[in-house]
Amino acid sequence: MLAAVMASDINWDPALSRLITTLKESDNLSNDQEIDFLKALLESKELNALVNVHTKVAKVGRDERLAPVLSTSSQVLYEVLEQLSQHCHLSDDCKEAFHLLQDSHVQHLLFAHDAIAQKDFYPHLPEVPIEMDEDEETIKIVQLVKSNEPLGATIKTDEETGKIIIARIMHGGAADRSGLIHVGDEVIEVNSINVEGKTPGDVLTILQNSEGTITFKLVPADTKGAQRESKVRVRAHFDYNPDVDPYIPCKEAGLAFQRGDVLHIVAQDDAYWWQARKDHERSARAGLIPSRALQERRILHERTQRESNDLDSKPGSCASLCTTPPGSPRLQTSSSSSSCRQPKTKKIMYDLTENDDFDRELIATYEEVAKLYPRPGVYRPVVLIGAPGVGRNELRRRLIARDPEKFRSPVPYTTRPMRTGEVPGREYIFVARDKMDADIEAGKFVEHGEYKGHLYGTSAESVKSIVNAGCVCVLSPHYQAIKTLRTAQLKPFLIHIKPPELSVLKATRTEARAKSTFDEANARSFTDEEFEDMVKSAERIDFIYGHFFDVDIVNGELVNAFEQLVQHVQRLENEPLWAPSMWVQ
Ligand SMILES: Nc1ncnc2c1ncn2[C@@H]1O[C@H](COP(=O)(O)OP(=O)(O)OP(=O)(O)O)[C@@H](O)[C@H]1O
Repeated sequence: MLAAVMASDINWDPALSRLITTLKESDNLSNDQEIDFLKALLESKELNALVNVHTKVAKVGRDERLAPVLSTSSQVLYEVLEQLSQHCHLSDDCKEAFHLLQDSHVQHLLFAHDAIAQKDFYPHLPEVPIEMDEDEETIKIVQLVKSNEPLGATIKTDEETGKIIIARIMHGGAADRSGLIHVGDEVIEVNSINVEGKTPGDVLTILQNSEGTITFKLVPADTKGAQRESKVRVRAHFDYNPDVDPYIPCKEAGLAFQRGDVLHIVAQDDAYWWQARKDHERSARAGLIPSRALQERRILHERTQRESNDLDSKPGSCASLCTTPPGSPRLQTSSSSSSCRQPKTKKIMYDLTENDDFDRELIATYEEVAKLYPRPGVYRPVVLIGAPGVGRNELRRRLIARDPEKFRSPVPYTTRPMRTGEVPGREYIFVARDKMDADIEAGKFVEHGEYKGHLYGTSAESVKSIVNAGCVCVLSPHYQAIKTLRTAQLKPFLIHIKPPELSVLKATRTEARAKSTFDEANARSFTDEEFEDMVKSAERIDFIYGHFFDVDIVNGELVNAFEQLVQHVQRLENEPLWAPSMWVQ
């Protein structure tokens, strides 16, 4: 009798009891050692306890009141931190909440919550080495209720077998949330219609014509495609519109974005199509975007095509000048070009043989980013970049005048002789030519140039000493300095000071009786040509370096532009902001 064998003080699982009874009945059929082993295992208290736990957990899991409200609570945490950080100065409660939520225990608790909510707890068991009958297939029937929301899955024809299979499951979409459909599952029937020999387009038509509950008959894939969302965030360096992309496997599944958008990459398992959502749209279904590799190939392909077109249409023209897309400002390296003119009165001149084309040659696709939290008393340098004459020095001067104790600019180095009335270290730090040449060679200057035979420059060390003194270092270098400034050591906040449209540019400068920075004596107004050059130059800077800027400020009305600058500087001090992930480690 079963009760005689099994301990009576234990609450035996009914399914286990049934199994043991069945085994006992088969006793007379076989005395196999394996059956004895199985019996001992099934009668063990440990297994029974485990099964009981499983039954209880499964019962709790079915209770809808306990379903997770969302599976991305750690993302919410970051957003709350972001909000709180802006108000820390307002109340001690805010400050306390901010510090509490930064605690690694709280953060790991939420990570664990998300892992459970995303069902990332199933054990990954090795394949059972059972010889299966080749013809035997497990079929699963999946029923989903059709709503306005897309299914969030794409299908394709398997190249080898010609069968319709699930190609992708979009993270957070209806199919993903159901947990019933996986990548690689073979579709046999949709609403009792056999899809054998049909194209993905045919299947789509069946789905579109279906109402209410849709029933799929599927052969499960060997491996489950469900994967935990990655935490990678990238800043896009190009615009993307799936509607005009001829290569995307499913336009409806695409995600449109613009240069500068921060994207949460939730899956990178496909070599060509990543799944992503805009960072602030955390509950949205993920969409398809080109992977880095695909986008790089595409850019290279477009360049090659343009180059060959240009060579075809203009025999003898230089291929390296054809790297800009049609309609983009043409990069010029000739010093006689009006749009490349450098200010005549500037102390720091740049070597124009250093070709801007080179910078754009780098293929800008995605840059991995992470939130850089402000550190009390340590401020990131504020760097104002812009077309010559646009007003970056004016804005820098105003910021320093607002609080000279807090905002400071480094004293430049020069090899020119000191003039009467000058004090070493006040106007300039005077150094010997040999020394400055060697330091430039050693990469110690964030910017440098030559004017009338003398070197001028700003050293990285001066920037660092301002930062270490707890001040905000404000710089307004030539735009080519971006390359040397944008490092993990300096972590600059780059602002593009842009001119407003031409008519506003002329009107504001004329009204303010602004003096042209192209005039050696700084005595006359800007000419129309100089205004036009400013606009063209700004477009060129945007084209070459646009993806590096944290923000843009249009310098139309000076008061407004300055107000924006002050606001950005305040955000920099109080808010976590996206920065290259390398800077955050
Ligand atoms: N928004 C504005 N409205 C009116 N005048 C302005 C505005 N911004 C700047 N200016 C004036 O334009 C002139 C040039 O500005 P500024 O010296 O700041 O240019 P810059 O960008 O530093 O150029 P450069 O690199 O050639 O020195 C100055 O006389 C300045 O007062």
